[in-house]
Amino acid sequence: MSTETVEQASPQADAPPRAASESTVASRVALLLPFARDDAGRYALAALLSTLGTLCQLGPFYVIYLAISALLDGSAGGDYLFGLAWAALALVVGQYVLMGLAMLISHRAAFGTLYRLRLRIGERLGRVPLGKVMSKRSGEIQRTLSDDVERLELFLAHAIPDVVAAVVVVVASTIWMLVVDWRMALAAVAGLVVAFALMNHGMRASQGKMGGYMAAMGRMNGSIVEMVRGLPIVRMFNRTDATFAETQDAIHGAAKYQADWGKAFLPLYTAFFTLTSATAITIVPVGLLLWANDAIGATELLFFFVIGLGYGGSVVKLQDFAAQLTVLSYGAQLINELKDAGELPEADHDAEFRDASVEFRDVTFGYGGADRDALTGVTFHAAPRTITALVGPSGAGKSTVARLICRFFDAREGAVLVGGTDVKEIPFSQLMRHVSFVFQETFLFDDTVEANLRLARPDATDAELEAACRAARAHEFVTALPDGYRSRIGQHGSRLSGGELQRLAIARTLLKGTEIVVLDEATAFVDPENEVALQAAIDTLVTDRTVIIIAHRLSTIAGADQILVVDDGRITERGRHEDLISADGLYADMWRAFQSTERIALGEAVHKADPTSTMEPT
Ligand SMILES: Nc1ncnc2c1ncn2[C@@H]1O[C@H](COP(=O)(O)OP(=O)(O)OP(=O)(O)O)[C@@H](O)[C@H]1O
Repeated sequence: MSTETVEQASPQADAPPRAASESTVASRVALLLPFARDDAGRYALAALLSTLGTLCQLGPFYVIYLAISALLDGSAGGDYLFGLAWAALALVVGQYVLMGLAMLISHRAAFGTLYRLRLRIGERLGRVPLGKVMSKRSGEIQRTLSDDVERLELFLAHAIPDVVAAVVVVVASTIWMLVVDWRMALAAVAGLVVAFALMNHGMRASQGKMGGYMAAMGRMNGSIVEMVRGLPIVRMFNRTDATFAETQDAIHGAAKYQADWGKAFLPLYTAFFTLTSATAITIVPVGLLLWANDAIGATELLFFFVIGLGYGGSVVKLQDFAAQLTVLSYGAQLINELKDAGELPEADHDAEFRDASVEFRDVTFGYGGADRDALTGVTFHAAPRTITALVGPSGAGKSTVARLICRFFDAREGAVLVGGTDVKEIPFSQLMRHVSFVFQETFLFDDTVEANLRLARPDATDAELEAACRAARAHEFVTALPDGYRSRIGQHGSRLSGGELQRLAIARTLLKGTEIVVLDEATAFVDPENEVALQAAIDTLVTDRTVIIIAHRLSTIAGADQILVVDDGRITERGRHEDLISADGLYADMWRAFQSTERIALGEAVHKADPTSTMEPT
């Protein structure tokens, strides 16, 4: 495994992409062009057709020029003018056909590119460290796959043909004008030079504001998502005003940023458009002056009036593209990051799997970007068919231990062994045949109950599904659903309670039947009935398996074969319940705290069941 792979595979890759504002127009284009590489022929053809189409667009101006000059010098006959009219019509039709073909070809190529890009990212996501996919930026991954990839269509299908055509037209017209009369040509481009100088100044000024703009937009989006997600809680505690005030503030902040930016940019932008569309400002006076001094003929003057005034439109297209570049290149950076995300190196043949043990040998691990390690020198051995409970304060490193067993990430130092073999030597699919994990946040697809269960074992019979659900105490609530096992469970299981979701996840794990289970016990369930059922499901799950459990319940902890107290990334105490109680350390403190909260919960349950009970919740 190369050092480079390790670094890429680490969550370091989660660092935000370099702000697009730091880059130049050329580097942004360079970032986008490789996306067109695999279909370069078709994009080139589209650009060629679009260029011809744009030249056809300029053609009628030239026809008018020919007609007027013929009228001026008296050589215009009826047939000649009629021929010119047909030529103008042919040019318009030609423009329509060529542009249509260019768009057709560029769109077909673009959709093919986007299709392959999404496949590649999807395939890569299947192999990158799971921890990366499940990190905080999973929303960003989703947005990149949908929005940022989609936005590339703008560049591939529209910008490539349009911009190439605009560049060709601007360059060709300028050369043509230079050949006809260099003084008039300079007059024609003078306004454009000033326009571009202004625009360049504006873009530089706005680049400095880009970071702030992105931050203001990010804050607004985050605040809105947070508000919508937390709406039930906010309403319950009557905190709507306070929460909306924060969201409103974020919206105002973003709006103000946009308004300020607009104000700063508006005069320059308006000047740019005026100058590019009003080349007459320079062409007409300079032309008339030269003509009055007999330095230019009437025909040349006419040529510049027609061609010089007509090509500003192509310049505006270039500017439009430059304006889109920031957003496009920002998305392109995110796409590249995903497309080329490092993979965890995988063994190519099944490893020896001696028993159902799990072992950590002096494991040290740190998340990229964090200033301290999440785990330091962690060593333990979980013998087959025993329960190891991980307990400790929030942020101590318990979930990190669980993640390393499932190989979401690789340890930086030391080794994680499953079945007596280093996980790095076990192909991921083999590891997953032996290890299951159940998280607090159970993920279920918006599909039927049975489809979600069969993820674990597609060939499971209906009877096996039912047996697993009975064992996980899920059968009853599943059969109470309108269509039983064929009921859809809503997005992310929204039609089920948290306890029910975790019981379904346990049923799924039972169905998979692995001998090692990593379980993050759900922390809180208000409903005591759910609590009892879930405990029974967990009891079934942990029987006769090697279980590493992030434990929050007294019964699970007290019944564990081994308790590991994790504090600040290290195992500070270990042993059975009684040993740790007599040691009177952190575990004993935590135990006393557990007991009092458990008593409160029990008191609430008894009180609900029998309001006359004297066992009051405290
Ligand atoms: N994806 C991540 N990127 C960066 N740091 C992380 C990430 N996940 C966890 N951490 C940090 O690593 C440390 C250990 O976190 P971990 O989630 O393992 O703790 P925990 O004991 O499971 O906490 P909790 O009981 O609150 O879930 C914490 O400081 C946490 O902030």
